[in-house]
Amino acid sequence: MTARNISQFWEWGRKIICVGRNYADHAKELKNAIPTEPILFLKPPSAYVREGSSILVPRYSNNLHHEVELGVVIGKGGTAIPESAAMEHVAGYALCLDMTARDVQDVCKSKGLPWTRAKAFNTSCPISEFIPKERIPDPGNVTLWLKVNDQLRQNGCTSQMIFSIPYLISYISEFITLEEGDLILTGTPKGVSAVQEHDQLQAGIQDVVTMSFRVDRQEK
Ligand SMILES: O=C([O-])CC(=O)C(=O)O
Ligand SMILES: [Mg+2]
Repeated sequence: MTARNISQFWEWGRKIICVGRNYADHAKELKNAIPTEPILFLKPPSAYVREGSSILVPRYSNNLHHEVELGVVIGKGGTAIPESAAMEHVAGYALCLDMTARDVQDVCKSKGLPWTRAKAFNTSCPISEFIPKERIPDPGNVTLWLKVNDQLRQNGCTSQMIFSIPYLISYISEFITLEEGDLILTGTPKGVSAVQEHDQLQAGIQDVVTMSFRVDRQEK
């Protein structure tokens, strides 16, 4: 077996665990209640898309939204990880987009159904390069931004998260064993909006990383 490198974690087929409504200003803009416990959902590893490939609007959606998020890459697995030890399990970070078919999610929400078709489709998880832990010494205080065709749409700070990264690692690992190469998407700040075919998205974590993606429509 060839040695695996965490800097290519997206090739490992590991879990993508997403946190919803972790910023009060985003919960409010979609008229959702502020959660008192983390809201979680999953994306499959087939959702990953890397720079150079396009984000595809699913055939069944006419309202695809961007959500810029800080991703936490697990470096050491564990079950029931105490909050005090949580950061020892982090290998690094990635800038991520939680692409969301908002029209499909709205229908799911109104029927009380899971969000899988709205959140887990192919290319629903664009990611940056791997960012080693040392390059973000305080992940609880970094700025995330996103532009659509050079217009700033999202600009938030991870200090606004309702549930901190250590708390999330501890909470999730209580009932889902975390493995090396898993990714946790920590939720999006306000400013989510629709993207169209041919749009150019650019996103960044302050001066640490930037990434660009083009939007295309899934072919008929
Ligand atoms: O779809 C939503 O609004 C929930 C979510 O993923 C987030 O808050 O990041
Ligand atoms: Mg999200």
